[in-house]
Amino acid sequence: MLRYLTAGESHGRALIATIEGIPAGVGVTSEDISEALTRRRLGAGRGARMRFEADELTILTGVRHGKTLGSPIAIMIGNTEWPKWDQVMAPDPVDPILLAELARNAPLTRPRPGHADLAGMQKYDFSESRPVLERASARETAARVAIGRVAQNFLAQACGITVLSHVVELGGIAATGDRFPTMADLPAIDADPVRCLDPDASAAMQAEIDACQKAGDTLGGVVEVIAWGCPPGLGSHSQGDRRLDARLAGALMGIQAIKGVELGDGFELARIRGSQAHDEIVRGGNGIERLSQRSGGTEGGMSTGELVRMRAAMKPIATVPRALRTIDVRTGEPAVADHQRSDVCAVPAAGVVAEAMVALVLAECCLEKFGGDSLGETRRNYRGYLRQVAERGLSIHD
Ligand SMILES: Cc1cc2nc3c(=O)[nH]c(=O)nc-3n(C[C@H](O)[C@H](O)[C@H](O)COP(=O)(O)O)c2cc1C
Ligand SMILES: C=C(O[C@@H]1CC(C(=O)O)=C[C@@H](OP(=O)(O)O)[C@H]1O)C(=O)O
Repeated sequence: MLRYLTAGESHGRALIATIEGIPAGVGVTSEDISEALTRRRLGAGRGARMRFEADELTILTGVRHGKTLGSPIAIMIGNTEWPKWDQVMAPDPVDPILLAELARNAPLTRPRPGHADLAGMQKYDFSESRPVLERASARETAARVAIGRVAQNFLAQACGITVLSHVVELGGIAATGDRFPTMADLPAIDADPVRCLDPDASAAMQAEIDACQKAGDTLGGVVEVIAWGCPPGLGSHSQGDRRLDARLAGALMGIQAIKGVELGDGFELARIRGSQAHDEIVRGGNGIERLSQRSGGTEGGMSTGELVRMRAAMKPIATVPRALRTIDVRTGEPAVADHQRSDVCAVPAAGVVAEAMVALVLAECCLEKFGGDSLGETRRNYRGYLRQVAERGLSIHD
């Protein structure tokens, strides 16, 4: 069983992620995880904080000499800005006079529409939003990206599964393209300021981010995640919460600001006839083939052996510089929402987070299907399963 948790506040000393259930012998280094963390920080539209703050990575447990031990892995991502926040975020009581002064100078009592501020203050009985926004902040996604990279290494090494993402829409500008990107495209995607493969759309998206920044506004968009190399049979039709599509959608919706998810052609399938909607099955020279890729690589809650493809829609950043109407909770009077600084757009970063979440779900499903306490055992079981499928004449084409 794979399980994981993150802990930590946006301006706290560090984020912590733990993951348990990754077999022994998976190659993982600090360099791998740092690379993933760097990718999450990049992208046009990110705010000032991405420039002056750094992630300080420490693998605390569960990895020795570049290989997992099969024991729980704990990863710490220290925040280089912590010294500036050690009073505001101190775990132990601090001088009450200082605290009162802080609250007077920077009261966060004007909850931002679209963020967790108001609902969190209501739910947890706080008179300002600091204690809510600290955990609601998507800084937490750094911790998920760190363990997501461990999951990605496991998937690649155990079953040859690779996961990538790209931006397909931003600020209403859609990318065009007639093929699904492969891992060979990833360097070009990562080199693009908005992680988009279509150069014309990318230029228009960047211009829209600039225009939006000048206008004091924010943007959202859509990322697509693709997993290559999934064998048929991950997930199960037998219970709703075991369905691969349900688990992928839940994991993506669990990312801050994601408001919609579709598998394959998703909502478009609801608009067309059945004769046009499904991926017909034929026998090719190399095994079973599909004549189209509309389902997103799942049928009946199980992977089909085709590429697994999904999209996640991110709403615009909630901290709008040209601040939105709200109330001041101290007085109940109309006010404009709290704003200090923020990203204009974090869609490229959300793609990297989405890759991590998809990798965590697929790793969980692979471990359910193939088990194994060591990488070698998982691989043996995986290959045995592929042999079984082949013996029935049901292999998927290469
Ligand atoms: C990578 C990333 C960066 C984000 N940066 C900001 C930001 O700078 N300012 C902001 O208000 N929201 C930002 N958000 C979005 C908030 O975290 C999110 O709107 C908030 O948690 C409420 O969203 P929800 O309604 O989906 O929970 C970011 C989200 C992600 C995924
Ligand atoms: C720090 C990160 O993202 C933060 C996510 C975030 C939010 O509200 O989600 C708000 C911003 O922080 P602040 O309000 O302090 O400027 C982002 O910078 C990060 O991704 O590492």
